[in-house]
Amino acid sequence: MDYTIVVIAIAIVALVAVGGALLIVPRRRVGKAEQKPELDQPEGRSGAGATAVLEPEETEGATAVAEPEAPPVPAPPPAPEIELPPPSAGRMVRLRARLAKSQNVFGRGLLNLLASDKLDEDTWEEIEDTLITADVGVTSATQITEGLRTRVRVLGTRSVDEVRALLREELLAHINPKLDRTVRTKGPGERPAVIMVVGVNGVGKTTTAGKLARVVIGDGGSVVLGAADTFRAAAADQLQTWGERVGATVVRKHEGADPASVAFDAVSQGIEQGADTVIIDTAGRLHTKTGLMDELGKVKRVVEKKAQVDEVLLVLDATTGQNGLRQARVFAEVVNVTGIVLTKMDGTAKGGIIIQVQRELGVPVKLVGLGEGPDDLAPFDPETFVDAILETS
Ligand SMILES: Nc1nc2c(ncn2[C@@H]2O[C@H](COP(=O)(O)OP(=O)(O)OP(=O)(O)O)[C@@H](O)[C@H]2O)c(=O)[nH]1
Repeated sequence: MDYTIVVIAIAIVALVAVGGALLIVPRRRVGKAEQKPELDQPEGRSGAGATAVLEPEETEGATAVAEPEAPPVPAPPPAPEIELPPPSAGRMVRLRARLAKSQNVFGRGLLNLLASDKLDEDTWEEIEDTLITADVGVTSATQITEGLRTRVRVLGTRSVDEVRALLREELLAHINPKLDRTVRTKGPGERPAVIMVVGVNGVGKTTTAGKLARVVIGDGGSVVLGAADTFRAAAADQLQTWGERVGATVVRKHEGADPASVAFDAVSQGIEQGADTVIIDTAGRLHTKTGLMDELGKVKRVVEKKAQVDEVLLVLDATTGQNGLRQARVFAEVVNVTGIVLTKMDGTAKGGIIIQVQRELGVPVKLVGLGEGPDDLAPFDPETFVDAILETS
């Protein structure tokens, strides 16, 4: 009997143990299932765990797709090719044909009049008018006409060659070949020469700054360009392109930055890197806007805290005639203009402006622009200029 009771007790204990085990296992399974959504939740900031969980599911697909599509390593952009521009010497002779073409009406008109059978009062008046039309200016036109008249009278005969020689001499005398037209591209001692390029809008300042950099580099110098035209971002871009082509350093800042600070930094950079020339392009400004003209004066003063400004080149558009002259007078008052650049001489027969502007300002024309090409800026040579005017073929 006792033995039976013991067996029954053992059986009950065994049943209870098996039942408990069955109950616990499903509960654990439920526990894991409950945890899974937690792991699938979107990755938080500390989502290392989440990433680790998502990885096995996504990695397979991602690896399969990513491998063949691995982005090709982009080839480094080709280094811009640095050009070596031609030297300045002989440029005007090279561009003489262009000058002869644009000044043809002026020169041929004068020669035809001087070679006419009867040199009466009317013809002399016509000669004077032709000179005035070519922007020589009234005073110079009268003087040139009177000079010719006297010499023709004294000479008596008038062959075509004689007439041409007389006219050549008169024009040359008024252009004054003795004026110093050197553009100072080398500073004294160690420091670079500092050149400011100024003028009204659209006359060709930025283009001139870029072309001048090519002239200096073509002659063996090194250049820093300062993009102090901060009104137009495009002007700085334009200058940068000019600089990159010839390996000149370009100093620029954001649009609207203080132009004086850009100019100052450009000069500092020029000194630091031992450049020969610093060329500062300034924003176009109407000579009638006092505030803007004052700003130009400030740019110059600020630069001069660092180094003396060796050249202030006033850029004038040769096609604008008298208006260009008015601009020149105001600019000369605000900044000490040391040289004139006459641009777009290829597009006008009014080459006489050279005589007038020099006479009015007492400042020499140092450079002439004869086209839109990068090397179409030439040191002005009076003799080549007059010969081009009087070329008849
Ligand atoms: N035909 C000809 N065009 C020229 C000459 N010089 C400059 N130009 C053109 O004149 C236009 C104006 O030149 P820019 O250098 O932008 O003038 P800018 O004075 O800097 O202009 P702003 O910054 O707006 O004041 C450009 O289309 C130049 O290519 C030249 O000697 N001959």
